[in-house]
Amino acid sequence: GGSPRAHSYTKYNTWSDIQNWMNSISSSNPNLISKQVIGNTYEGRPMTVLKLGKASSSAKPAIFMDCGIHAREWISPAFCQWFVKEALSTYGSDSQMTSLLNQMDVFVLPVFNIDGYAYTHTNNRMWRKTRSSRSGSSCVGADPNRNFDAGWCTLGASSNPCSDTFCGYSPESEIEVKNVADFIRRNKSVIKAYITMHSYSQLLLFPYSYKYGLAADHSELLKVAQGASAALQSLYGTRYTSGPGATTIYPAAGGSDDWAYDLGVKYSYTFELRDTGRYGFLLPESQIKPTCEETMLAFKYIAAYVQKN
Ligand SMILES: O=C(O)[C@H](Cc1ccccc1)CC(O)(O)C[N+](=O)[O-]
Ligand SMILES: [Zn+2]
Repeated sequence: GGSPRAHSYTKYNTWSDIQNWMNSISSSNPNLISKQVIGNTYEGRPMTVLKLGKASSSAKPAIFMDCGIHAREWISPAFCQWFVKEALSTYGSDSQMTSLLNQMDVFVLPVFNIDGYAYTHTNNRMWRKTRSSRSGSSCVGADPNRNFDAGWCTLGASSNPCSDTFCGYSPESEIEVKNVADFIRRNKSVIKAYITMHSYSQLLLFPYSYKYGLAADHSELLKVAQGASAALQSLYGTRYTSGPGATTIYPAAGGSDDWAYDLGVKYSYTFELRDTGRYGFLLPESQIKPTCEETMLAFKYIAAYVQKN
């Protein structure tokens, strides 16, 4: 772990290695990358956002991407690490990445649910939630993707603290969710797109999940999602389905994408990365590289569209 050169982008890294990598890569190129801690997790780990983009004295329009909101979805943080490496290594040579980082900033939160991610490495590979606990409850954690203030706990979520889709005791009761929501609210005037990486199912979802009604921007969001899915499929033939969350996977309230969209971030997407169930959350490390390469094409498609609109 540690120095960007020694860091493996084709293995599932521990939180400790990711933290060391973030510290070294964010000081490797001060013109293109910086880091900021947006708050601590329940167990006190620093939630670290990497800001990529040509340093500018004035605020630039931005994209916000988070990975690892669900602890067991290991391919997600792997993609955020891959993205940062690709952005820094192709800036100056890849014309689209160069244009993107010159004109926009990309905020990357490589691990949203750090406590849960660490717990999947030490105790329970299939853990999903945060690791918060409250006196009087025998069960730990809430589902951070049910804890956002978007139709909170109305459907597709549970008010049972022992459920894997426990919505929490109130919207943003999970400190990790509050830290991210506060950051996005602070920067909402510049954030044009919100992208959150999950696995698995090979889906490109957009609002709404908390209701069956179509979003005001449904046709545009669908058009961009279909273009991004086609770009992704062009590399290895991996097939994605695009659509609103409620009808494409299942109805579920409290999701981060619905919350960002209702805040005014129009281009709000949830990726469900590989695969479709053969390995599920346990995607082999041999698939990290192809998954990240194809997903880069989808991200760049969306980013290019956002840049132009
Ligand atoms: O249940 C979830 O939070 C996501 C689906 C989703 C995505 C966006 C908003 C609400 C729900 C599915 C997943 O990534 O957790 C994968 N899974 O449950 O297997
Ligand atoms: Zn998930």
